Amino acid sequence: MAHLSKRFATLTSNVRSSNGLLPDGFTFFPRFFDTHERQLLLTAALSQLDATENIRARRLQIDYRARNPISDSDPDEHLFLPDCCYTFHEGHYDNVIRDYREMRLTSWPESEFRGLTPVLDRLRALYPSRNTQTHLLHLASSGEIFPHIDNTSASGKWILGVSLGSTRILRMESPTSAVSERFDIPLPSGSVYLQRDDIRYHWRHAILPSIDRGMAKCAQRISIMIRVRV
Ligand SMILES: O=C(O)CCC(=O)C(=O)O
Ligand SMILES: [Fe+2]
Repeated sequence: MAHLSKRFATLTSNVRSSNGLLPDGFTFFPRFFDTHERQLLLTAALSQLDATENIRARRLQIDYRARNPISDSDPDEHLFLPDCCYTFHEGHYDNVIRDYREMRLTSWPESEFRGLTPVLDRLRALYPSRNTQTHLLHLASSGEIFPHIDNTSASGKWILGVSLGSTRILRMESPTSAVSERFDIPLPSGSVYLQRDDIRYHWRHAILPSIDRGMAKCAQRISIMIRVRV
C-alpha cells in the first residue's frame, strides 16, 4: 500500500522515513472499503449516534428522510441529513474539537445490519493487537479538530481511524523534533489510517476545516476511532 499512500501525502517539510515519504509508524489505506462497505458502516454508525438524540431531533430526522429518501446511487455524503437535524456540540474554548457529536460504542448492531460482520472482520484484521475500544465521532460541516496528541494514559500504543463521508485533511506534525516535520493527507470516505509508536505518542494530529465550509454542500464526516483499551 505504501506506493498508493505517496500520491496522497503532501509533504510540507522535512519528513524522515525509510521510504522517503511517510514516517515509520504511519500506515495509510486510501481505499480500504468499497462503496457498499462504506455505506453499510456509515448507516450503522449514524443509527447508533441517532439513538442518542433527543425527541425533537429524532422527529426532524424522520420527517426529513420521509421527504428525501436515499437512492442507491447517492454519494456517501447524501446519507447524512442536513446539519440542523443533529445536535452538535460547539465545544468550549479549550476543547480540541469543534461542532461535533460523539459516543463510545459498546457493540456494533451486527444483527440489525446484514453484511456488517464481514466488513468489521476486515477492519479487525488490521488491528495490531486485541482488547480495543471504539468511538464514533461525527463532525458537522463546520466541525474541525485542532492539533493534539491523544491522552496517553487513556489508550495504548496505536490508534486506527476509519473515515466516512466528506473528505477532510489530516495534518500530522512533530513539534518535538529540531527540524519541524509536517505532512497533510486527504482522508477520502472508506480510507483507514494507523498511527503507532513514536507517531502516536509524539506527533500532533488535526482534522482541518472543510474547504466547502460556508457553502451549501454537506461536509459532514464520521470517523470510527479504535484504540487499545488500557
Ligand atoms: O477523526 C479523526 O480522524 C481523528 C479523531 C481524533 O483525533 C480523536 O478522536 O482523538
Ligand atoms: Fe486524536
